[in-house]
Amino acid sequence: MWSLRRSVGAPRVAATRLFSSRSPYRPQNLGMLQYISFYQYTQLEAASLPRLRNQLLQDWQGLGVMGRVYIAEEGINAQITVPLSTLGEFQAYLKTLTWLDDALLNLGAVLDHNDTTPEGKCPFHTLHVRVRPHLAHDGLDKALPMADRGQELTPAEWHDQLSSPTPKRIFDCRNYYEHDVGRFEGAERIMVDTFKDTWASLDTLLDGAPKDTECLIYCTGGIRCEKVGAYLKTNGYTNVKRLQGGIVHYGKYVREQSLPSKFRGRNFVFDQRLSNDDQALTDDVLGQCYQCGGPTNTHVNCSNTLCHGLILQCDACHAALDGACSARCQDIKHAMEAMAADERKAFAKANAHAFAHHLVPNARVRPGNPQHRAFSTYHIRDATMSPELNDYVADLSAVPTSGVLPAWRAAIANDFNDDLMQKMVSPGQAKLMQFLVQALDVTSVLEVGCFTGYSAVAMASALPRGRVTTCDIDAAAVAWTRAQLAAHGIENVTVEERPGLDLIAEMAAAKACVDFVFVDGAKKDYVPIYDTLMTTDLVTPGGWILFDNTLFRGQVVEHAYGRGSPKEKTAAQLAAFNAHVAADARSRNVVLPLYDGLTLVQKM
Ligand SMILES: C[S@@+](CC[C@H](N)C(=O)[O-])C[C@H]1O[C@@H](n2cnc3c(N)ncnc32)[C@H](O)[C@@H]1O
Repeated sequence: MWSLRRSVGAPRVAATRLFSSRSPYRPQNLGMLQYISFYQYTQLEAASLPRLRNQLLQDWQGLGVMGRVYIAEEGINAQITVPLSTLGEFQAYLKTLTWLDDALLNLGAVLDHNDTTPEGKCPFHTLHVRVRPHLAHDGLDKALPMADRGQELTPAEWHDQLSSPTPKRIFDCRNYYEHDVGRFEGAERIMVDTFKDTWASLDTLLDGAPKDTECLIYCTGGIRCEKVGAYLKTNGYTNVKRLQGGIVHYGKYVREQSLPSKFRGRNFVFDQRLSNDDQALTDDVLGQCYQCGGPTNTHVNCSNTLCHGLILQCDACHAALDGACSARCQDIKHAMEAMAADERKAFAKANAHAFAHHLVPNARVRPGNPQHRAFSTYHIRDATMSPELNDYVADLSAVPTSGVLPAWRAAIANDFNDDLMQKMVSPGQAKLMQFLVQALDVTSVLEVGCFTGYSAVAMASALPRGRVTTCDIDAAAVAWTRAQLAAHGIENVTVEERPGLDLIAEMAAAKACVDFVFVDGAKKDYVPIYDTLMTTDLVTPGGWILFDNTLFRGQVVEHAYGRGSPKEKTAAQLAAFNAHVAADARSRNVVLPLYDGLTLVQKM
């Protein structure tokens, strides 16, 4: 619950004092400005957010505040500038917001509103207060319990902790483009496009680590690592420590104390200053130019306005490409500049789709460039699709089937926990597979990796005259599936308890024949399974094989170019598998960026 209570004597803010409320809010000549950032996780009432938004907008405009403020049911996050002339009033105003008690005000640089130089200019021109579903969009199905977020360390404690010789893991909870230009020594990057990708990445990095591993976590201002702290604590890690106020706070501390910074390079900030010199904690240039690989810490947005992708670019490449991220974007930029306004508008409309995947600040994946940053711009994991969107995809895909699948899924949901449910293909992917087996006129399916039979039953229910043979090495899953098949009266699915490779060899030896194989078992077996299917007659020429998880959360790209973490064994295996199939003349294949990546192979 929040309340916008003003105590007696608190400032009454005249909304028109520093600007005219009739004109658009774009104040001029505010003099010297204090850069401030703060956030707080707190419980705000959803229904009251629009009123709170209007109130803050009006009152803060009255004080000459500019910047970006997000409010959500989970709290507030603000990056703003406040004129020094009204700073006292602004701070008094914050004290009247009873729900903001714990907020830590990060006072940043003092800026001159009249300064127009790239180094000194004000990052904001107006004030936006926006109601958002989340402060930091975590993409998780359930809200994280925020009561225990790990131990908060002051910058001084953090500095000491980093100096101590005790073994520790340091996690940079920011995106790759932030990590590229500055980081604490020894910090591990959580390789993500967006915050939502953090969880899978963390799970991989901590796979097998003892639960009492000392985990030191940090981000720019502290907001993201509060959620990461809550996630780690929820997952049983007992020794979680996070940097209070983030790099911003730490930078201020080491400057004030004249200490050597343990954060090297620049702190990337999400405003017009990007990672310019204001944010440098040390002189280290850690970034590499996206084009030539030379050292640079300069982030730029591609000058092709349709692209706008974020890259690191050195001055020479910036001049050579006119600030574009590629020769193609440079051509488009020039072509658009030569167009009349109407023509340019029509061109932009017609071509915007070609850049629709430039959803986030990014550097393009460029396989020819050894310095490329590899990452996934597509949110291909089911986990990143909301349950509603997943249901929508399934509901809006119409394939005639026996209709048993929802009851089958309900039975699984009844007997297995949410984590285990994640092992199954999603309802949307099940629909795709049903569509495929019908469209490809399949009569006989082999599946490797049955688990609870969801994908097997999905295909079988779409093939009334077809048959599905599936297998698993997990005796309990096989027993459960067999019992359910009997209970549901499903007769066209057979479950074998044995490794997929053994079953394939046996079926081939018995001169059996299938026209569709779905492979969803252990990823280390993908290459031998593929090779066995190519060398035996179990699948005849023209037959189909569908491999699941072949993009593995996008991690395969890093491994394809030798830059992946050795801890990501599965991604490395899948990258090797993808390369193996692509180079093999015995089949043709297409890699589909759907769900966790699907590779459809046709035997030649
Ligand atoms: C991702 S789950 C399969 C999910 C299932 N296809 C679905 O969508 O409902 C992977 C399954 O493969 C099984 N598995 C692992 N190695 C295997 C192997 N060598 N042969 C057969 N199954 C295997 C695991 O026991 C696990 O149950």
